[in-house]
Amino acid sequence: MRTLLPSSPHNPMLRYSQTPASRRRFIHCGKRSDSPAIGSSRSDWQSSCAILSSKVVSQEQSEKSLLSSVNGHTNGSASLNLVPFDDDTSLAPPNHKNKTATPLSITDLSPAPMHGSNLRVAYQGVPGAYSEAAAGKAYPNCQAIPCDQFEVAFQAVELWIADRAVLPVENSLGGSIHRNYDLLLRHRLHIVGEVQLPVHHCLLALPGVRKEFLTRVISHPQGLAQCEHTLTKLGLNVAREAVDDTAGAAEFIAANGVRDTAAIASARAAEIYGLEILADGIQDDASNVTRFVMLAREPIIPRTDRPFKTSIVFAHEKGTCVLFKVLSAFAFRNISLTKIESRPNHNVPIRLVDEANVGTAKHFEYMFYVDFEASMAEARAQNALSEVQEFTSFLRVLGSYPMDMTSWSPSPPPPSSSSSTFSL
Ligand SMILES: O=C(O)C(=O)C[C@]1(C(=O)O)C=C[C@@H](O)C=C1
Repeated sequence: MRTLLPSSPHNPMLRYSQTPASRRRFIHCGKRSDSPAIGSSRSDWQSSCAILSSKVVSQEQSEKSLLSSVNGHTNGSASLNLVPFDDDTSLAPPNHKNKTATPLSITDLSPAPMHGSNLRVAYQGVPGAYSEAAAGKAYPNCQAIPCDQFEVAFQAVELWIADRAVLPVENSLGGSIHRNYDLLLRHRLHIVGEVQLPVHHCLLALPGVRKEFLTRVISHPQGLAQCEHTLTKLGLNVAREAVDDTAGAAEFIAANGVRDTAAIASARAAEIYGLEILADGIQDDASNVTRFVMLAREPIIPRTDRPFKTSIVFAHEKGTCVLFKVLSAFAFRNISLTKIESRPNHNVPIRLVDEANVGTAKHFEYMFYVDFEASMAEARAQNALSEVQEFTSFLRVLGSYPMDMTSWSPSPPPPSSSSSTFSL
């Protein structure tokens, strides 16, 4: 995938420095276009890092954090932690912060508030990205923090630069966002909620550009996948190029004055970057929806008074052989599965099998991700997981969280080339 974003002066995103992975640090590239952008030279990045590090240190001091390094990464004199320790009283429920213990009350057991005032929420992309809209839906009035990569959003939460991350995991047309499944496993954040966002794509170009001028359409790979057929129906058989996010594609066109290229992005991106909407509602299906997960450093306490979903990941040395047994643990308890995903098991990608002198077979090894409709507070879910544990060599609960039950209406039907919705 081409990364167009770093060339733009407008990026206020958190991003990695281009140092080796072992020395990666966050940098923040200043505010949006209303403040001078910080350049992209190594020294600019390093000073940005220093500012960020010092902010984290002072935050830690004010919170009397007792944490040092986690996962083997220290940041010089700054001690950045990735997971909470037991003795960090700032993480404890309100009653726990007092030396004199008081009984837990019902408010301590409430799930994290759905309103997002004062919450810093990391998302991948630039302003105008669907992920930003999802962050706003998950945590209204939050302070959305753009990050240039999914991994940066994970780390922003781990390093206390953000309180939550909202990241896409699957789309009804484009399928799974595999990278985030891998990252869920690699990092130690918890899924604390989900949000489903109707995704309504537009075709954007510089003012005055006409369809005939276009030689290229750029977008996030999901954006391209979700509009594939409609683009063809519109006669746009031009090059299609993947970039980091939909709004970043719009920003690239605006910042570089590219007149032969259109972006697939949101109407809000058109507004932010001063582009014209050449076509509206170009997703291949009117009910195009992306599901995002909300991630936090701590899990929420599962409840039974509203519909919950639980996400797990598991593996077994015997690979797919156990899958049927695992799934039957849910079937016998009438627990519906809403999603199954398999990813390569990066620790053991291949298993060699010597089947009695017939030669050596190479089996691929997988991690299986399952979402099921039950709360971990329910006995049937707990029993199902005890059974699953017997069949698996690795099992982790990624989170038990309220299902997104908000109603939504699909976008208008996808266009045909003769549709009046289009101004191509
Ligand atoms: O590029 C964006 O605008 C994003 O927020 C990313 C993303 C994705 O990763 O799926 C989110 C929603 C849409 O499905 C298209 C792209």
